[in-house]
Amino acid sequence: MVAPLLELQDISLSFKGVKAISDISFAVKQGEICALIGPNGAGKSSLLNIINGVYQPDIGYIHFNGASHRKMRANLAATQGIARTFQNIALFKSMTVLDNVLTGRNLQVKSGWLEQALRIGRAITDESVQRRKAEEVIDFLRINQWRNSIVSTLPYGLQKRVELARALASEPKLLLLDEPMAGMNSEEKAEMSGFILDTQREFGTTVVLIEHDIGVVMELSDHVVVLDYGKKVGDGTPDEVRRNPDVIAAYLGVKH
Ligand SMILES: Nc1ncnc2c1ncn2[C@@H]1O[C@H](COP(=O)(O)OP(=O)(O)OP(=O)(O)O)[C@@H](O)[C@H]1O
Repeated sequence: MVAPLLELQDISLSFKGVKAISDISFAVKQGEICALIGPNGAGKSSLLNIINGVYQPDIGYIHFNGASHRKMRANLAATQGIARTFQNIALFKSMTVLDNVLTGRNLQVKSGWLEQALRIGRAITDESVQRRKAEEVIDFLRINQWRNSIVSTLPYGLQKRVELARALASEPKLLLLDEPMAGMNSEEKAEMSGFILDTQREFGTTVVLIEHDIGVVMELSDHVVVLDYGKKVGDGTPDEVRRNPDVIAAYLGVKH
């Protein structure tokens, strides 16, 4: 039995008295790919924001990697190994691919600002270690040929891959992906799915992702959690969820 890496317990969240998430509990096992699905406004992004400490739930607990948190904080989530990509790509668009990926290594930097400014002490080894790690991720996601390109000049699908690279550069235990395949054609979606699976296999990374394309979700995920109006209406393997009448009623019949 694989222990959960992440467990949400009785999580509720409201915005100005309006409930966005109601009493949600589920567990994500170490090393699995878990998809959060549900209609627009179901609470999926809010839940990711709770996991990585951008939003604090009104009630409930977040258990992560053996520690329990009444509220997660964004900096704590990052130092504990939770990385995130966004629905609207959040890269430094005027910087190169390599420099963007290097920002994913910031938390691993050991030297202080003075050492870095003067390029002395730990700063010298630090820089080469961070650069090597960034280059490894760039190789892994096969974006080598664009490593010196300015991000804004790249097509959308590639920018999505660079954002994944930056998240992976932090060597996360848990990777949160908010619609990693949004706006992609089927070929690009298959490629991105392949990279997510490779990440799971190669590094054992646990993944929680939001995706609207049910075909992709069913192929890619080990576990699917279904939300509707802030409530959990399904939780199981892709096959279990596919057969769940509540899920069919809430989601699978709804066209996005
Ligand atoms: N910062 C906020 N302030 C006020 N209301 C918010 C905020 N963030 C989310 N909401 C509301 O909470 C509910 C859930 O939104 P959320 O973005 O989490 O849904 P979602 O399932 O991710 O939707 P989508 O698939 O469209 O991205 C919605 O009613 C939304 O309007």
